[in-house]
Amino acid sequence: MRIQTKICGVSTSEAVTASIGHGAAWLGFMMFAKSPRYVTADQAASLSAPMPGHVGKVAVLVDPDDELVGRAIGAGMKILQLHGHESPERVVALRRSTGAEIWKVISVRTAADLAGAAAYRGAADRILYDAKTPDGAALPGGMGLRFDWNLLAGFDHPLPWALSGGLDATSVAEAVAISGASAVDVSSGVESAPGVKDVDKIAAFLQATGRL
Ligand SMILES: O=C(O)c1ccccc1NCC(=O)[C@H](O)[C@H](O)COP(=O)(O)O
Repeated sequence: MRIQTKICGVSTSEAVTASIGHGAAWLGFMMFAKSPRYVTADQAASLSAPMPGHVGKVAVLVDPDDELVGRAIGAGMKILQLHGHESPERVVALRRSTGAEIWKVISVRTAADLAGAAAYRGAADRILYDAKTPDGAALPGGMGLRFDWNLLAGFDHPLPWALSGGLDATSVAEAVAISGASAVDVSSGVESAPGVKDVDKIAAFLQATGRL
């Protein structure tokens, strides 16, 4: 079974085209203004317009207010990836009000962090495990940091899930083998500089997941 792959933080049509051409399952559009990958709702709409229906359009949001959620949905996003401190109740409300699929990010540094996932059973559609960034970091994700993939081995997952955090074309096979992931997400690992996607790295990453 091919590992499903999300290329996150795409902001150019070249990155969109390369990701789709090499088999990405989802593309993430970063709608958090402090991110080097930030795109406006209008940019997300025009970048994602040519995407075929089988490739999921994901808005990446951090504690969004209803107005921003509305702009993401208006831009055609079908999945909301919530990367902040959104409670299970907020997730339920957003799922109900938008009809979108919801991915809740669980930031992981230690085994204790995984316990937070269970609260989203019945609320979210998928958990995205990502590396917890350092206290005081500018961003809650997209920093190329890893966590210990062994933490996920044998874990009783409450929902479908994906692995994220510090992956690249050379590490993803080991990450999948250790964690048991069937879906992965990458951002920095397919960039030449923060926010600058590299089409050759996108191709290499998707070829690597395609071999698994
Ligand atoms: O990528 C960002 O700039 C970002 C900013 C704020 C919240 C989330 C962000 N990224 C979310 C993602 O899904 C990334 O792909 C994920 O954190 C993994 O990033 P990386 O370790 O760089 O591959």
